[in-house]
Amino acid sequence: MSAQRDMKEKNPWHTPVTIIFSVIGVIAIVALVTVAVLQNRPLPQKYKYGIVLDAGSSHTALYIYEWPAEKDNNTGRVEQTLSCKVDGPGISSYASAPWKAGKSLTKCLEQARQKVPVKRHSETPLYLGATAGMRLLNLEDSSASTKVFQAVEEALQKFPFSFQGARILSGQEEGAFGWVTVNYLDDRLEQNLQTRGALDLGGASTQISFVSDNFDGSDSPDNAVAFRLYGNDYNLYTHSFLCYGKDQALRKTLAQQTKSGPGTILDPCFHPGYTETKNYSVLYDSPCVSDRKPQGAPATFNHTGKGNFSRCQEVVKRIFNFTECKYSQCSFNEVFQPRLQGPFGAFSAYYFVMNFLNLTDTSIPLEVVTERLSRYCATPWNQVKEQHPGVKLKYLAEYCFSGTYIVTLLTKGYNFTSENYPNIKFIKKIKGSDAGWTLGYMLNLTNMIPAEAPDSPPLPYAGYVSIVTVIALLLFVLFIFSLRPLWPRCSKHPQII
Ligand SMILES: Nc1nc2c(ncn2[C@@H]2O[C@H](COP(=O)(O)OP(=O)(O)OP(=O)(O)O)[C@@H](O)[C@H]2O)c(=O)[nH]1
Repeated sequence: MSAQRDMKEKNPWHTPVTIIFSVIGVIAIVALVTVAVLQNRPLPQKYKYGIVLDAGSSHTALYIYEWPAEKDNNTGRVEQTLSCKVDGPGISSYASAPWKAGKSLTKCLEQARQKVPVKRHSETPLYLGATAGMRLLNLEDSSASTKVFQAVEEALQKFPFSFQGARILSGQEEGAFGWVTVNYLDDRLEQNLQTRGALDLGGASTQISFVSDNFDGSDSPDNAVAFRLYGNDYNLYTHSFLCYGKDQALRKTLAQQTKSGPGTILDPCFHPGYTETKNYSVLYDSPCVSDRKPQGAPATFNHTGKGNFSRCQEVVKRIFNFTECKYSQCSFNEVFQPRLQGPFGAFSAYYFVMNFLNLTDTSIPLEVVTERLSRYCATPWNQVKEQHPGVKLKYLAEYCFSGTYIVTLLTKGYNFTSENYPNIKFIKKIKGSDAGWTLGYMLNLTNMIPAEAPDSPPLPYAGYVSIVTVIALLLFVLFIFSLRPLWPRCSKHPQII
């Protein structure tokens, strides 16, 4: 009994001072790590918002973007959080009743009002950009276009957002902002990776935009857009072909076949068995074709499908002018185009059509694409309808034409070949955001892409916490070792001094 007491007294590990020091040391280290972790923990995320309305020729769509409130100019952080398709046609179709254009937008704006937190409403910018439909209306009847804009602005100002105006985008802007969107979402800009060209097929216009080593803008300044983004310079080639969107191209193709105003057109671009009575006045009601309206034609014509891909391609080719080019090289209609370079993203109608036709895989050789299209076009209309009961008839009737148009535009128009066709990727969304000009437009107007690369913090949060933890543990181990002289000696039998 007395030996045991003696052992306790002589064993320094059991001295109250040592025990107190050890406990304080452990508490101090745990407290240090806890404070470091808590202090540097990311705060619950607060978001900012931006709203863009894409007033296209065929329809209007509203997009809401969000990004962390404290990190306005960090890349890859702006994301689409809602998209809303406006019911009805594009705003340019309301020329005869402009107020309806404004009214058509309210349902989607109500959705936006619900989505954006109330306290952010007044600071959320709201933009409306109109594309080729309004470009055409403006050419045709500028006062009607002004009235449509007035009605639209009136409707938008009734919402609690910070309305920044409604305007027509130039074709160049539409192409360039589409390119910015694709490359921003792909993180290619901040990381200075090879950029992806952008191919956008709308209803009334189509855009091609890409960076090419042999283009510095000197050949054709109208096609050049210079950007400095994250410290890198880009000389972008971009061109927008008005009237070469898929709906206007269809009108042009039909116009080719109705030059003499026949009562019936046997159209190779529609399925055999397809037959509809159409109005000449409706077909020619567009500046893209109005100058070709046949004189003395009957009021209507019978549009009858023949379903022949190669004959369809022949008719489609006739809407392009491939013969004249005053530059070293052209795409079509005397428009300069540098050598194609790098990967491409093809979106909007390129995606809708190729996805329907099961042709988004560009490793499928072009000859096979052609064979499949030939078979599809030759399929009787009744069979096509039976096979796709849920598809809107207007879209369904046009996929043979649209597929043929896309292949012709890419290969004959832009000069894609079997070698570089696989460089095209048909895309709808990238990381949850739709590919299109709207995101690039908002990033530009809100100055969210800096010209120079932003400074990044020396350590990410996880790295910081790990380092603090490791150093604390190391200190603790050193502290324990520093008490070594006081450690009890290890032996099987307690040593009694
Ligand atoms: N098959 C199919 N086609 C669609 C769909 N949505 C739009 N389209 C068609 O695809 C074409 C392009 O649509 P958008 O990209 O919205 O073009 P837009 O903005 O109206 O036209 P632009 O003003 O020329 O830019 C139009 O002919 C539309 O009718 C869809 O969900 N499926």
